[in-house]
Amino acid sequence: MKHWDQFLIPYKQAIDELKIKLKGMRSQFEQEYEHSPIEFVTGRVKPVASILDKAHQKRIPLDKLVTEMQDIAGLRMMCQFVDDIETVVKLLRNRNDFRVVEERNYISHKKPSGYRSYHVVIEYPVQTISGEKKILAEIQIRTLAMNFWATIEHSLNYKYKGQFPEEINTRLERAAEAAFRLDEEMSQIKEEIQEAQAYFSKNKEAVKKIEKKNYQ
Ligand SMILES: Nc1nc2c(ncn2[C@@H]2O[C@H](COP(=O)(O)OP(=O)(O)OP(=O)(O)O)[C@@H](O)[C@H]2O)c(=O)[nH]1
Ligand SMILES: Nc1ncnc2c1ncn2[C@@H]1O[C@H](COP(=O)(O)OP(=O)(O)OP(=O)(O)O)[C@@H](O)[C@H]1O
Repeated sequence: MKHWDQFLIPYKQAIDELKIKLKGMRSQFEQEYEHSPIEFVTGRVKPVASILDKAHQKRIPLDKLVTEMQDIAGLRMMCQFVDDIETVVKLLRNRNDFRVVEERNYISHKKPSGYRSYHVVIEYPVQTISGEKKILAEIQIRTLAMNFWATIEHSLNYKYKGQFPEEINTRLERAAEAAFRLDEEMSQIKEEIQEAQAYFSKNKEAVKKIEKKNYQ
């Protein structure tokens, strides 16, 4: 087995386990309440080329990756509303299957790029055949609007390598402002949206029951 495959085994396992756990939080909310603060969850192990690039840029020696690179295992939790983010962060702090080691609030302090998101770095114990290995994982918690903006900006960044032409830069700034206003507008009508969603999901259940009955 190649060195990198072996190094990444606990990170892959952590992502698989954490995706199940965080998606489980969403299912539990859906069962017990009408609204879940978690819309969807994604996760990835950082590509090796990206690990090497970042190690080079940040001057992290390769034998210090485990303690100094926080996002080799990365997860994202998407929320509908800005105040769902705090609910999710509190739930993460209260869990006892991992330990929160750092929090970065890029919502109250957005980045100069316009990036908004809440980052929680956790220390997660992975059980391996050679014993327990503690790894770091970064959980990004953001609204759908924040995620839309960050995804687009990330692709453009990839294309232009951070050197955006003036027009793209201006448009990205305007888009960041529009995403911020969208979040604000949606928060203002949160109750109406949730009532409509609860009505929709109840009706969906009723339709499912009728369909099931007709099918039997
Ligand atoms: N699209 C986008 N994503 C960002 C931006 N800033 C941070 N991120 C995301 O957040 C991750 C970690 O960011 P930070 O909390 O700033 O971590 P850091 O170690 O201080 O800085 P990085 O070198 O960017 O990892 C990045 O790997 C990206 O996934 C941004 O300006 N645009
Ligand atoms: N915490 C995360 N959860 C889920 N997906 C992520 C997370 N962080 C990054 N990704 C996604 O993983 C892919 C590869 O990301 P990569 O690590 O190369 O970029 P990055 O996040 O910009 O990292 P860097 O800090 O090195 O610039 C991208 O599509 C990115 O959006």
